[in-house]
Amino acid sequence: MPQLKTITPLTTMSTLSSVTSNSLKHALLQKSSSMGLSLVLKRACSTRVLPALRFNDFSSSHVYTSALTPNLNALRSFSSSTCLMKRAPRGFGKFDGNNKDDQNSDKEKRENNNVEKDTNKEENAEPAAKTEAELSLEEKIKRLEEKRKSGETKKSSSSSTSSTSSKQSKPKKKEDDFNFIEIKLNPNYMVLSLLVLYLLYTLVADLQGETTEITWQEFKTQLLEKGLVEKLTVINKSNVFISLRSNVSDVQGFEHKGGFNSKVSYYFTIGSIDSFERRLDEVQAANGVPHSERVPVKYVDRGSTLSYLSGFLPTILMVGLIYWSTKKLRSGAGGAGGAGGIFGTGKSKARLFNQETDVQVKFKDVAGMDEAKEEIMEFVKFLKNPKKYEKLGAKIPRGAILSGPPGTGKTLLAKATAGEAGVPFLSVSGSEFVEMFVGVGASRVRDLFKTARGMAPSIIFVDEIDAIGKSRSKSSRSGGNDEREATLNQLLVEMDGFETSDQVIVLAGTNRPDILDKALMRPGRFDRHVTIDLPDVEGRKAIFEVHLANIKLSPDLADFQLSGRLSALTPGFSGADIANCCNEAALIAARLDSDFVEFKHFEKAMDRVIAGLEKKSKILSTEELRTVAYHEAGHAICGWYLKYANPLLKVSIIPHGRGTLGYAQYIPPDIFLHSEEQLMDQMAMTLGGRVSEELHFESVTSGAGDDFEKVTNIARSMVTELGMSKKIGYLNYQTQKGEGIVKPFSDSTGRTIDQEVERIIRKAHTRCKELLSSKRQEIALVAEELLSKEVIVREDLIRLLGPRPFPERNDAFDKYLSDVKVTKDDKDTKDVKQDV
Ligand SMILES: Nc1ncnc2c1ncn2[C@@H]1O[C@H](COP(=O)(O)OP(=O)(O)OP(=O)(O)O)[C@@H](O)[C@H]1O
Repeated sequence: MPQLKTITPLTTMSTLSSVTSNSLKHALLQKSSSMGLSLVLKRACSTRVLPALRFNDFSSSHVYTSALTPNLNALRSFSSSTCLMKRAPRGFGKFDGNNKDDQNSDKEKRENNNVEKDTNKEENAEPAAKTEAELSLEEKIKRLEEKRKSGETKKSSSSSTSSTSSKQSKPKKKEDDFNFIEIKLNPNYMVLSLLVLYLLYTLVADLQGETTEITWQEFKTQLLEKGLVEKLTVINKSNVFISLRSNVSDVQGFEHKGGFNSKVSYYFTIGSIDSFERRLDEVQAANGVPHSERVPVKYVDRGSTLSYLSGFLPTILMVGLIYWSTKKLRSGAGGAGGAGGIFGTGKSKARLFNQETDVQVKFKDVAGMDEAKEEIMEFVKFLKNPKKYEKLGAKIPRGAILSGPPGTGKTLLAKATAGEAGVPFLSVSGSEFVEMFVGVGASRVRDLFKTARGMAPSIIFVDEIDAIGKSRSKSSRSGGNDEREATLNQLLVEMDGFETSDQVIVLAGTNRPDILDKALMRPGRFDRHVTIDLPDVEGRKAIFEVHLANIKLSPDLADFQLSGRLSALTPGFSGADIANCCNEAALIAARLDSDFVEFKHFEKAMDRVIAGLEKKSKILSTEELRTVAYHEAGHAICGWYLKYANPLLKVSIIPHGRGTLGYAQYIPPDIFLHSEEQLMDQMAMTLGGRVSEELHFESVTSGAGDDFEKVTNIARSMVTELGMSKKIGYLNYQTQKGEGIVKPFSDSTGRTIDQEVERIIRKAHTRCKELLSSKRQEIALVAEELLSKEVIVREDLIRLLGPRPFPERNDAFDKYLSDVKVTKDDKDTKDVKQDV
């Protein structure tokens, strides 16, 4: 809609800012309605900042103002009305004065009315020059402006208000201010305006053409029988338009109400063509009109121009859209170095972290992983002092892949690298390169590197790089993905392409380094491969220390070795789990209106991180609770009395989220080599739950499904990978990861593998059954304790069963948990001396 462009804020017109927006809105809305511009003005008024108005771009309005010519007076009255309100001495929308000046308002109105009168006088004074309609818009506006000026001159001479005199003292500035009418001739707008006007015209003509309906009787008696009809046009088989003879104006006697008018076209409606033709023939025959002279009838099918055009509208829109998107795509994704693309898809979605504001992370915030930090430190040194390396001819590695399980701090390490080096950090996820449009991924890679080079020295961090960096050969086997490959190729090119002097370092994080393309990993691209494992107990302690620093701890925990104790209690936790655990503890403390975070809050938080939210609504029946208790007691007893099994840390039979009816936490030893005996013990312990059920109940339950999966996996690995089956021997029948289900062995070998797996599991089962049969009493003790307390910890087992008959293999466990105060819940606090 071209009108929308006619009012735009003009910041240079500071004078208008003195007008309160409400009064302005009011004035605009009132007056604009008379101009048919309410939409425009509402829009202008709705903008919060409305420092000024200007009617510009009359190129587009040039055409339609001619249609609005009768409204010029309204335009003028709009202007003068706003003047009345705000004492605007000149021009449309230009206001001056102060609306606080209410006392003077009547006076002002009078003055302005005088101005109006003067204006009208002057208008009348020069009729000879040109009529109002003949004036061009510019001339009208100019004239109006002159009138306003003369009005102001009069007003200022008669008025002694200071504001007026101050205006007079700065005539030059005001002259400059009058710049809010601009006339630009934009051919596009002109064509568009013409088109719109034409459409409007045809619509109006269609709808409002001056036609009058008459009856058949009137037609017959007053026109047809008098021979006044030249021809008839039947439109759309329903309306008959009458064309009268040219000399018809001389004929008197047409008595249609409203009288005869040669400018009006008359028509009547018919029921059907057949009856119309018949009756027409009958009348003419009755009047003796020979066949050759009878009134000709023409048949026309006509829809309105608008409905005719609307049929084409979807096609036009479609073609337009295709044309536009093709143009955009060509200028964007496909273009060299192109960014943008359709809807800006070719632009990299990387988030920029500014070193001064956002990247506040330093190496000290990254706990543990000292080796990884050391590897990465070299990049920082290079970015800080590149000359030192270049001088000796050394080329700095282009990038490093940080691999490891989720939440181990890969992103954090990359951020800390940027924080230490004090350079911009561009972070993007591998999946953000992937889009439904072809070529967009590659375009985004180009854009990312272009941006990074623009702000070099800088660091790019691509998280989850496996989304684009997956090995090409492997993916092509499963159908391939050209778009992803194109993105990867572009990444390879960009990494190869930039010079060491570019000082752009690429770090990438992944959980699956094994599936990455070899080309990515070769020297010259990601030269360094930094593996970040789950933290060990000391690593966890260090991470806890980082996160505990922000938490308001209870003073009782001062010499509690809190971080060490928590680290011993959280085997298998990643850095993210630890951060989450500390945060959860603080949240729990806040929920319980505690002033400090205490150890019991951490215990609850650990439960929550491990097993999910406690489900108070999930109530098990007594029988189910007994089954769960004896199941868990079976595991616990095995863990206690089997030398290589993991001793129990905590077991709970409170249902938690994630579908668990209870959970048990065991302490894994810090060992890196597993003997056959250890694996057999672990399997026996895993089967302990089911065996206990077998021994204590008539029927077994579905609760051991997860245990069987673990046992099967261990046994299968022993047979197919670890050479622990004499029948299979020293062969590796492991199914390749990421290859789908491909069995690298014959059917008969497969049968032998199955037999061996079964044999090993049976052996573990027998071992477990023998043990638990001899420990029925202990199982009952533990199970009943569990039933009464719902949660038991290691110290309870020591109390019930005595110390474990084997030395602990987990040093940290001895170090942090051997002599400490244990709290299990709010009421139950006791000192437990562990004697290992
Ligand atoms: N070593 C650590 N020291 C301190 N905090 C850590 C450490 N490792 C992880 N964290 C915490 O865990 C959060 C998540 O870590 P981060 O996002 O770096 O993990 P990630 O390895 O990149 O995970 P993903 O592979 O899922 O992307 C960090 O914001 C931080 O609070």
